[in-house]
Amino acid sequence: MRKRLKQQRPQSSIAGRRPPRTGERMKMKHLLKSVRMVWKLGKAWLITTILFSIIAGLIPVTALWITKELINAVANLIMDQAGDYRLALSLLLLQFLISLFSSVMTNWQEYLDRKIELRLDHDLQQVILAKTTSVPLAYFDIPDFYHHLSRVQGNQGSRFVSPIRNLLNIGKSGIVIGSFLIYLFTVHWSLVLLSLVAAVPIFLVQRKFGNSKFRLFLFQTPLAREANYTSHLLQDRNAAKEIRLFGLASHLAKRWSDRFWRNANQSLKLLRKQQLADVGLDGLTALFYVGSAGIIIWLIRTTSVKIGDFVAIGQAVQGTQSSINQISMLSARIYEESLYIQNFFHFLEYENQALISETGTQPFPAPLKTGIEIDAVTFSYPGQDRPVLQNVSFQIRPGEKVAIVGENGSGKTTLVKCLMGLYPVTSGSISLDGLNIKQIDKSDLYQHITVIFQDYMRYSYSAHDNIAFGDIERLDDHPHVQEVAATSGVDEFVQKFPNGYNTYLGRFLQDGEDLSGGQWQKIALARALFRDGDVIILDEPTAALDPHAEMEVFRQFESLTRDKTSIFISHRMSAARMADRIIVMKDGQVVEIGSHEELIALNAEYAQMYGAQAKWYA
Ligand SMILES: Nc1ncnc2c1ncn2[C@@H]1O[C@H](COP(=O)(O)OP(=O)(O)OP(=O)(O)O)[C@@H](O)[C@H]1O
Repeated sequence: MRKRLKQQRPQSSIAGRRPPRTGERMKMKHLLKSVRMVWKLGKAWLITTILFSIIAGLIPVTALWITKELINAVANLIMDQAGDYRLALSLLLLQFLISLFSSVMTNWQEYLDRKIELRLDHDLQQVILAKTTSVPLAYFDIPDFYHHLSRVQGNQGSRFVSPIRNLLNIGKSGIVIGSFLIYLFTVHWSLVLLSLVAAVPIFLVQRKFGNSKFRLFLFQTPLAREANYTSHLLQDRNAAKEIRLFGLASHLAKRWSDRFWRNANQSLKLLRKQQLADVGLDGLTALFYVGSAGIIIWLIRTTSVKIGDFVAIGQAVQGTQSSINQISMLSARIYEESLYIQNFFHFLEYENQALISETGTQPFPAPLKTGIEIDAVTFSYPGQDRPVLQNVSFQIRPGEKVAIVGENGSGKTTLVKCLMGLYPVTSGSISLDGLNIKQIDKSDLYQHITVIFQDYMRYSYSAHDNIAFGDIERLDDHPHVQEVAATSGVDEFVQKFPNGYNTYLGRFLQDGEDLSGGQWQKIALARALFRDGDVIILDEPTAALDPHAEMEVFRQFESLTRDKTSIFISHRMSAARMADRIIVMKDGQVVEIGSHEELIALNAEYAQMYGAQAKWYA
């Protein structure tokens, strides 16, 4: 198994210590994919943004021309009191209108940006959720999968919109530069050359740091996840009790702080380097500006330049330089953003061949005629050599009640997971009426086999929802909810709540009702019964119940599942003896099978466990 997993590694190596060199072509491909997604969602946004960018690109040169004319007109007025006041006032009005128009355009654009970002946030999150809920369960045993998942959390909308906005901003800056350069060229060609040369080092430095930041982000993910997990523990309601009782708070806080600072220090180190480079670049830009100013002064000495023209030339040089800086910065940012977008698509494409279970197309053979056959099943968890199940074989007849017993870690729950097709078996086979479960359509399989695991979910929703989630197709079937609630002992306590079945359980979402462990277990039982499957599997269904409730549940369970095949895992031998047959597991193997009487007569593993428990009651 290990060998196979090692071979798979390149597919998911992005989470490794040394991230792969990401090809330019791949980045481009993913960037184009993101543009197509945005285009599909927001054609109007894209067209408006392109239009606004063109207009915004022409505004600076227009404003420059107005400023130049205005200064010249005012200078005329100063020198000649009888000058044209109306021209100066009209130019002033034009200047006012332009700044008002720019403000309207900027704010409108911001609103449109936010709108498309929210739509993308919603739709991309949907895509992420679809992926996380459809991957094989085994992926949740691989930390690498969580690393991928955590990297695509949050702000997807702005990450997708940003490169397009930045691309259009580059176009806008291009128009600004083009118009300024034409103006500067009419003054002197050297101003054009100087403005262009200044941009090269900025572009290279920005690009270098964009890449470094992304690589650091990949490298930091595992530590960041540990820090988040630890801080979540410190704020979690369920963890609060143990953390206080075991005095874990300061240790966990230290652990969180350590992970936090290890990552933070790496980020600061990179930031220091970047700031240093930025200072160098600022010096270089200032130097280029001084050079340009020198040329302007020289021009004033040799040609006749008006005061308005002087100001306009200065502004055009500065404007060109800052627009070129802007373009370098924006293209570096697009490069950085394309790496993040690539992350998103890597997550969607994430696959681990070793863990992909075949999904069948056959319907569940209901009702079962010959039963369930588990034949020489061996299984190891992903990435582990040790088999948890070894050569397990037995059959269950239709309608039979089977109990699986065995010490902790003997593989009982794992066997159920394999039986449900949640994990593909390493070797051997599991079949229903002779049909391998690999060939059965997963959703049909889940429709007919109901399982309540030991670590069943406690949904912080209403009591009704907690039961009806057993069969989402019948979510609104309240009479059926009440029916199973009555038989599983839930009705008894839910009726006492002020809002009855609409009462929220737990206090996470609303000021609901807290339930005891046993009450939660009854809710889980009701959920299993609500589904009305052909096979019911209960993993320790009565562990949290008091003896009276336990007997009650088993009596009801027996009558409710009379025509069904049922398997229950239990550590209570008193419960196990009610089964038609008992399967005893030890170290991942089946060591005994038989009825209670047969196994007692065998006087081996089961008899010992039974005797040990009976001794306590004697
Ligand atoms: N997701 C997992 N990844 C790796 N190993 C696992 C995983 N789940 C369980 N195991 C291991 O498999 C073995 C069997 O576990 P399993 O939960 O099947 O035992 P069990 O008989 O149901 O135990 P218990 O009676 O305590 O519930 C244990 O050694 C456990 O550590």
